Amino acid sequence: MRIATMATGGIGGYLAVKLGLAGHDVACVARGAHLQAIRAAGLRLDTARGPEMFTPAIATDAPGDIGPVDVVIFGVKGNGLETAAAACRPLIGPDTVVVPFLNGVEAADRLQAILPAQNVANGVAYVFTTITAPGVIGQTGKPGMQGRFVFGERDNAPSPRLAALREAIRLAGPEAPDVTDIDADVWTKFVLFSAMSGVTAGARCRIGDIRAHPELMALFENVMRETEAVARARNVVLSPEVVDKHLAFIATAPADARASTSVDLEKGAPLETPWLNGAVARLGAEVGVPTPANAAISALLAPYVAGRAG
Ligand SMILES: NC(=O)C1=CN([C@@H]2O[C@H](COP(=O)(O)OP(=O)(O)OC[C@H]3O[C@@H](n4cnc5c(N)ncnc54)[C@H](OP(=O)(O)O)[C@@H]3O)[C@@H](O)[C@H]2O)C=CC1
Ligand SMILES: CC(C)(CO)C(=O)C(=O)O
Repeated sequence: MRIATMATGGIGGYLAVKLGLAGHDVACVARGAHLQAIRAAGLRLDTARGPEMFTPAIATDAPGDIGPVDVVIFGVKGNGLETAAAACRPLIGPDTVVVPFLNGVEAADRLQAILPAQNVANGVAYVFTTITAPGVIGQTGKPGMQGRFVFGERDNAPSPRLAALREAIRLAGPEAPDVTDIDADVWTKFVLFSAMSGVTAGARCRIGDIRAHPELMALFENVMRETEAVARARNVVLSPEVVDKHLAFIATAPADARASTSVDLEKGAPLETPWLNGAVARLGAEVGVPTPANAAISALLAPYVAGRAG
């Protein structure tokens, strides 16, 4: 399978190494010092079991060097989506599928405003990876822990091209479950992530702090319930127990866990909040669902969205 990663950070870099080592033809789009390091020494994935090395045949900041591929693994931060999508055009042939793994629920719509609808799928990722040094992706988690990648066509139609990607990912090691309703899957993570992102960044804290402070736990649950209400008002079919399942997960999650938004805030990197708590407030307003907790978090983080340590 011919695959391009647009781009090759936490998500793209992880899947590039896994799929490249499984024998697929993976080309990597990257830029700056990260690109130079990949060209010089390949891409390294650091896991709790040790490093995995993959050297792509093509690593470039010009997707035209790659040309049309079967699959584009689309993983950039929310603020880079439009530029990266436009840059993707040379990767797209008639049957190419672009699979976004951004947090939030708007990536596929935003992609479809730039790329042909027939080329855009939808997806959601469960993994904890980041660029730890130029050319290096670090994965946090227990030894042997694999990422989980959930994706489907936007209309949930059976899809040979996504079945092939699913099989490729499974054989490479990560999980890629069958999907019947991709919107439900994307929103299910969003219910949890709106709270995890908003509260760990907004309160500059970890999951252990949230568990230790009933008022933070109440805020966490409120944020989830608002996001759930917005999803239901938009006709997304969520499990009736979605919030309870997420609360059960939070009850046993590692005390030092936090969302990438909190890490970005600490580093002074741009925040994805406009597409997270900001999106809950915006999408809620469209359907008349009040979202005061999400709106307040979005306002509190607004000074940091463009990138300012806090
Ligand atoms: N990593 C994770 O564990 C998870 C991430 N997600 C979500 O996935 C999305 C991607 O996250 P992640 O992979 O961690 O992000 P990263 O910041 O690690 O990777 C994105 C990479 O894309 C590069 N980039 C952006 N635009 C371009 C461009 N036009 N041309 C070339 N390179 C470009 C960035 O370069 P530069 O640094 O120069 O901007 C960066 O290296 C986010 O929405 C995130 O919330 C979801 C689940 C888990
Ligand atoms: C919570 C986590 C690690 C789950 O994959 C995530 O999506 C993020 O922090 O960006």
